[in-house]
Amino acid sequence: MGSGASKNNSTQQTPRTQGTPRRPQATTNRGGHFQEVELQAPGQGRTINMSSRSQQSTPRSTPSNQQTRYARHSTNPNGSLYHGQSTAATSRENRRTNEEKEEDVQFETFLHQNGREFICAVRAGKRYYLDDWHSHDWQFFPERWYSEGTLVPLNTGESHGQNRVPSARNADDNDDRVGHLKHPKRGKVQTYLMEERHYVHFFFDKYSGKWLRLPIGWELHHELVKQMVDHVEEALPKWRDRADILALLRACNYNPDECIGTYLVLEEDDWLLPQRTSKDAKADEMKDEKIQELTEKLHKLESELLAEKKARVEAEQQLSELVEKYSKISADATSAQRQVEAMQQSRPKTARPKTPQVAIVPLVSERDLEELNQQVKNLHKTHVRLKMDMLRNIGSINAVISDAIKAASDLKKSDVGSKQELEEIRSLYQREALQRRLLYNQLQELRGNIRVFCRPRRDDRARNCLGFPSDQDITVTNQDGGKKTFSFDKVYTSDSTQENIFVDTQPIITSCVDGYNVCLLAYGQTGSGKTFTMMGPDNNPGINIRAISELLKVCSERSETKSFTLKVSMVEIYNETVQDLLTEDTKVLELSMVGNSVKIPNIMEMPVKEVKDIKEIMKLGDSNRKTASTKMNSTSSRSHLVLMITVEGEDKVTGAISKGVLTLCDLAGSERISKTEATGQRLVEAAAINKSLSALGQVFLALRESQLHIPYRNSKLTQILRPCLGGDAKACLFVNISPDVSNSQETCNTLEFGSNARQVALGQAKQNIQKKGGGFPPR
Ligand SMILES: Nc1ncnc2c1ncn2[C@@H]1O[C@H](COP(=O)(O)OP(=O)(O)OP(=O)(O)O)[C@@H](O)[C@H]1O
Repeated sequence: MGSGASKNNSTQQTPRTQGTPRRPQATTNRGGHFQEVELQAPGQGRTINMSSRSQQSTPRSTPSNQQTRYARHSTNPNGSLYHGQSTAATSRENRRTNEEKEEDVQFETFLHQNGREFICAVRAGKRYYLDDWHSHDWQFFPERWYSEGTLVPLNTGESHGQNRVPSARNADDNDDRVGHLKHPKRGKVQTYLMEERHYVHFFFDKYSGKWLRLPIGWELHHELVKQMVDHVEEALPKWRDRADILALLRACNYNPDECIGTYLVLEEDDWLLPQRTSKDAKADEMKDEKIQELTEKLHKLESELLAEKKARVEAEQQLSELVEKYSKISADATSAQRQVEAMQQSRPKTARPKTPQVAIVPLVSERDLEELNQQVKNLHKTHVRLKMDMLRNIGSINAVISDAIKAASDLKKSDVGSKQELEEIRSLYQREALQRRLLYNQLQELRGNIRVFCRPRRDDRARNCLGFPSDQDITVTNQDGGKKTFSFDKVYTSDSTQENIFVDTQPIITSCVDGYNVCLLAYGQTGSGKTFTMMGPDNNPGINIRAISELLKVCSERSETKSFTLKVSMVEIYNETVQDLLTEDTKVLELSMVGNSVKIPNIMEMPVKEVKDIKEIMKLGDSNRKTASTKMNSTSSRSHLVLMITVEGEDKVTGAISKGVLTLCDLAGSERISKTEATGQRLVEAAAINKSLSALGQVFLALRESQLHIPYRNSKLTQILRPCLGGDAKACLFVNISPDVSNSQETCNTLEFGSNARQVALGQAKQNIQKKGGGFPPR
């Protein structure tokens, strides 16, 4: 360990890792005779070559001899070995041949009491020491040093006879060094108490003048040991107990690599963890016992509680049975008491039988006995009579009750009768209302009024400002509380379905098959539900799809007498230009006015034969449609969409041809420009929309006032709609409104527009039927 100490336990030597503190080394050739021994002083790296000294009669040895001999040395009380103290060894030494002795070299460490160490070598009975600190030469060992220190042989600890470890199989049972460990994971582990020679770290205690073993606590402060422990700790960061590391290092003869190797083999082993003291174990044991005791107590209490609960339920049941019995008995007792009382009251007052004067007449006379008998008989008769009376009375009460029941059922019947009457009156009223509506419709038809339907949008989050006093009236309450009422041909509530809406317009729409021109417009502010009403979502279609499907249905129903063709065109009026939505490049269309009619040359007309065709056409048109977002509705359409369905029917008998056009128009939002805060392109769009919608309003005004000039030409929209508003068509207007109070002003404007339109009388609609060979006026 100290300067010049050598390591010769080479059987357990592990390869050195970089950074491992250098340990004293002796390299030997184990194959045969001694050739060379290098001794290296730690930290100095100096090597003394003994072979070079052999010519100067310096010791030579074979390592095997060296090892064998030192294994036989006895230990002193400190655990160190004394050289030359064993007489047996000495005698054996003497038996060796001189030649052998000449060749034998024994190495030792001399620990001087002044704290210094020297390497010693014994050859041919002479001891030398290496004054490594000064001359680097082998010197004769001074005689006085025998009393000034200790000689410690450099022991290999290898292959000593005593240390030959038996194999796990042939371990000798009589050998008390053989033992076992019961490991929790590895099971039975065989052990062997091997005797090995190890370095033992001493310090010189100047007070006692002795070399004493270094305690672990001291040793951890030793520079070289500290480095070794640091090294192990660095390699095994999980292992933090330095004293523990040093303990294993000691066991591994201060070989950090072996120490690391041993630890890695047993890593994760619970036994490597710091052992608990017996005190801890006892405390844990007591804790476990306490837990066990408490758990048992808890179980006992739980079962007691359960039994108590059961007993309580049973007791409660018994109690309720007793209460029931008691109430029954007391009811019986009360009724018996009443009966007795009643009997007593109705009993004729007969003289109480006199108590026989027993004291005077000791024996009952025969007369008295007879009287008593008579009285008993009378009592019995009275009892029977009372009983009969009671039975008779019960009968009459029953009769009264059945009378009452009968009267009640009579009353019920009469109630049913009045209900029936009520039903009849109600159905009469409904019939009457229907008739009135039909007459009203006929009148409207005759007058050619534009029929106006009002549909509020469904909005669950809105602060509602609408009221529905009847199905023809609607009230709007503005933010200041002011209320306005408007009347229309039909006012729907927000809950109305697409189906409800379509049902009311269905007869007008289907009149198209008879050659009428029909027009349906949806007017209202952005986001009020115009597109929802006209087009609707795929899963809940609006008027457009339903109308075309219905036309297809009616046409097929009449196919026996007439052959029909249906054609659809779709245009968009955007910024006062008419664009064909059914052509790929959304071709711009020019309108030409021919007299009172309008012609749209080159417009695409697509034939429709089945419902699936409609959907495809709608899809194509929709994808071509320009939509842009505004502040109010991000998907708001900023153009008018006009769908024209032409139904031509040829009578199979007469050859007469009817032609009706159904125009379905989803107008652009009618809100004021200021409200949308539109700028740039959006402002231009809004201006164009405003222009066309006010042109429509002007047309309605002119028609309502029967002016001579109707300003159709003021916008593309009114030009296209001219055939529908010009006199021979049927027109319906949907005014779509928002229920939210924040839109009440826009809602009033829309309803105002609808009210004005409602007063327009277009005159009686005319059928467009041409006899065979005739022609239709241009549309
Ligand atoms: N009756 C209704 N029930 C349920 N949802 C509705 C109803 N009416 C409208 N909506 C919904 O309100 C939103 C706006 O409706 P829609 O697009 O039809 O308004 P619009 O008046 O056509 O707007 P724009 O003028 O911008 O085209 C849509 O999401 C639509 O589905």
